[in-house]
Amino acid sequence: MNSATSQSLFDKLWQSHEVMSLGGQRSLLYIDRVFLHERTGSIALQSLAERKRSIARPEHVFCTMDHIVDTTPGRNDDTLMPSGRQFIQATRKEATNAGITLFDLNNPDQGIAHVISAELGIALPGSTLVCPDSHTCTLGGIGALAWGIGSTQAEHAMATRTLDLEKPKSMRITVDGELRTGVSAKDVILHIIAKFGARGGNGYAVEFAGSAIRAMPVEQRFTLCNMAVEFSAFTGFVAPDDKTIAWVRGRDYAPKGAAANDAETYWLSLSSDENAQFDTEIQLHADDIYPTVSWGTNPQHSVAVNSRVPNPAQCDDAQQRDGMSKALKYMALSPNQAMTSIRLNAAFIGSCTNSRIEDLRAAAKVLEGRHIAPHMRAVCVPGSGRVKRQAEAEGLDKVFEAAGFQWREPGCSMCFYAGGETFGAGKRVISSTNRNFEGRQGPAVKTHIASPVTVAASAVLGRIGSAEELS
Ligand SMILES: CC(C)[C@H](C(=O)O)[C@@H](O)C(=O)O
Ligand code: SF4
Repeated sequence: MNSATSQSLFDKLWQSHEVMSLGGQRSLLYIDRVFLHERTGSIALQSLAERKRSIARPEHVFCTMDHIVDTTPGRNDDTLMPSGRQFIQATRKEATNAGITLFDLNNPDQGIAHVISAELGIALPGSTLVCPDSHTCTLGGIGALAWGIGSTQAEHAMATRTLDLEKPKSMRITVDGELRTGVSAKDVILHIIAKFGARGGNGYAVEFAGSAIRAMPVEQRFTLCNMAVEFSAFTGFVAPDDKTIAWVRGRDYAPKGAAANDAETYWLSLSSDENAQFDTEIQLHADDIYPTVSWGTNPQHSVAVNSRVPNPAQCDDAQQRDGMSKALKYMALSPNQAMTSIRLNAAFIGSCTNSRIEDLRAAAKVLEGRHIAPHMRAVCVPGSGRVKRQAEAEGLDKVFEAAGFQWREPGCSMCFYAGGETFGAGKRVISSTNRNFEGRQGPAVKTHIASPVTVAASAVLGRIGSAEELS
């Protein structure tokens, strides 16, 4: 196949959903699934109802409660956010009236939108899924074309099953080689964002490829794609392979029987052709990636755990230098300070980035037979009811609790102050989440983002540190 006829995976996903060209790079795309959550979804549902527009295929629209909900055991509709209860109850009412599937608070499958849409087989390889939430790109981990939209677009998608869209440019990031022990997808994506900048992916759909990505379990590929939006990309994805097929097979909403065979054959055909052209190509070697943690107030502000806080004076770009100085001030850190000298107050394991079963297994492995430092508080929030039950069946909850972690009900929890859950003003937190902006985890909270393994190790050490230090 020559380069004139060869296509990238992104071209294939786009073309297979193109209803019509709208001229130039714009197309009307077919949307297979819409997913909503109580924070933004209720607004879209309410607006549709007010305008007396019905949902074209309610059986393909789903909603969960994740952002605002309380995650303490024994919870009800009350939340720490003053109007949270109203949001929850409005979502329940609108979802019921609209006839869509709702994963309500007491539903055993409730959980974070981007965790449950994959684990229930609602998102599928080669399919389009949109949700009014920026981390919808997570689902690219199984080769879905999934991206975050606004509430108005969500209304459009529900009413018409289509969205009009400008085709982004394409980028391929290839990571070859074998990742070092203790390095996982979270370190890879933090490394990429630190190296190429938080705006590095702006205007692109990013395919992650290469032997290091192929070797990753599917759950790590979700983590990788989850943070494509922190790279400012339109979305991120990994071509489906045998691991993807095995992961998706048999899930509740996935095709069954003969339909599953046909679907799997099609999914395996979804990869970039050998001579496919990309607007930008980046090549990385796995050897260059170490356990990574953020020091500042943007995921770009990340360095290897075993290195030092950077010195803004050594940065050539005036704007970046300014951002770095501001970040150091907010984070109360000094240039050149060893990352491992940073004392912590709390640790959080959860969020759509790192709250799946493999994340909890990896963290529990570090915590087994150990205890968090006496001055630390630590919380683990599984991403879904299913993850929670699976973890409990494996005794992981007991490992977390014996180590001094609280074990909670599924939700976004301390990833985002939306529901009011926080470790408290000014606390310094090591967190398996994806955003470290000022105030993200509550007023004046200082967030350091890292992998679940680094979070667990740091919780034990009471300061930033890698799992290697414990062995
Ligand atoms: C509330 C929601 C719209 C938001 C998002 O879009 O990502 C949230 O999930 C976040 O992580 O900041
Ligand atoms: S877990 Fe965090 S990043 Fe993910 S959807 Fe919830 S608030 Fe957003």
